[in-house]
Amino acid sequence: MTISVENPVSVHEDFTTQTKTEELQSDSRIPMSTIPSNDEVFLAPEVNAFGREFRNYEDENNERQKSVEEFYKTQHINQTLDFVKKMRHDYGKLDKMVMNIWECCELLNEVVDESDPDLDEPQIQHLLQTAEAIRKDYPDEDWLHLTALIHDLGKVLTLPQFGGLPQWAVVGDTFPVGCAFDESNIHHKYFKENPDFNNPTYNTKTGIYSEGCGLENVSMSWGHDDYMYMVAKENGSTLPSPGLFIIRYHSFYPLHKAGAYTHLMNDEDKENLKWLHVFNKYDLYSKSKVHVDVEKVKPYYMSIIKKYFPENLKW
Ligand SMILES: O[C@H]1[C@H](O)[C@@H](O)[C@H](O)[C@@H](O)[C@H]1O
Ligand SMILES: [Fe+2]
Ligand SMILES: [Fe+2]
Repeated sequence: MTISVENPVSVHEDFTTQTKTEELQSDSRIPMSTIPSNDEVFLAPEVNAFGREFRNYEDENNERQKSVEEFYKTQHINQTLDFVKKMRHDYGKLDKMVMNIWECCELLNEVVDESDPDLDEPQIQHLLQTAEAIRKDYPDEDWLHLTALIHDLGKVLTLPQFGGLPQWAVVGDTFPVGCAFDESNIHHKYFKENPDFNNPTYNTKTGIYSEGCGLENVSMSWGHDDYMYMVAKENGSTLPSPGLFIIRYHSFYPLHKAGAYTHLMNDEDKENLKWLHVFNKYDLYSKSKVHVDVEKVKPYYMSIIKKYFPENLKW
């Protein structure tokens, strides 16, 4: 299958200030009659569901601020290269469960993400909100709708059936291990207590890697991204490369938001990153208290799951 990835970002340069409608309106070549009305496009809100700025990790007035910071402290101390290797090895066996994608979506009803200052809704709502938002603006890219639907399914790792991992080993932003922790990581100060921080093999800019080696060869902190990537890949999903890349790196904010660690990317990563930039707008700004009617949208998602995944998957 061929997907056009030619500069998907060029029409979406500044996600926070420009909506798709405004972009279209400013393009004089498009007749007004073909411009969709506002409910057909996704309008990114300026504030989150609590009336606050998105991704503000320093907001003293946010009652979730303290617990989110505590979360990052534990995450930064414990995510070492050794830990990541062990997790990839253990979970790479995919011997926890056999189930289909939709069953996994339903399991997420039980999961609330402690690292997220912008959302305290069950994760199944976040999946559907993201997918429905991206579907409005990219109606023909069904692979992108499905990518959105499944991107956070790896959060099932917190459930007892999956070993009940602590939240710090499942959620939150991700970062490479085995090289220096970039300053752009939120609450960077807590890395000082990570055993890898003072290891001279691991604490240089490239560490154990080399320039342009490709993210594929970089060990990322362990969590829901890498796990879901493994599940999709090992079960033979036919999702295109940008879809798998989005699943694997959507929490890598130091790269896709701050532009850090780009020296580790290869050419394919650079192409795929364009789609991750597109995706991030919907992942972040669709978080809302307004619930999607699960039963109403289920038939559509079932049809695209069938297109890109086998009926049953090993988890
Ligand atoms: O708190 C959030 C949440 O855990 C998301 O699922 C993850 O993708 C983000 O990177 C993180 O900031
Ligand atoms: Fe995520
Ligand atoms: Fe998400």
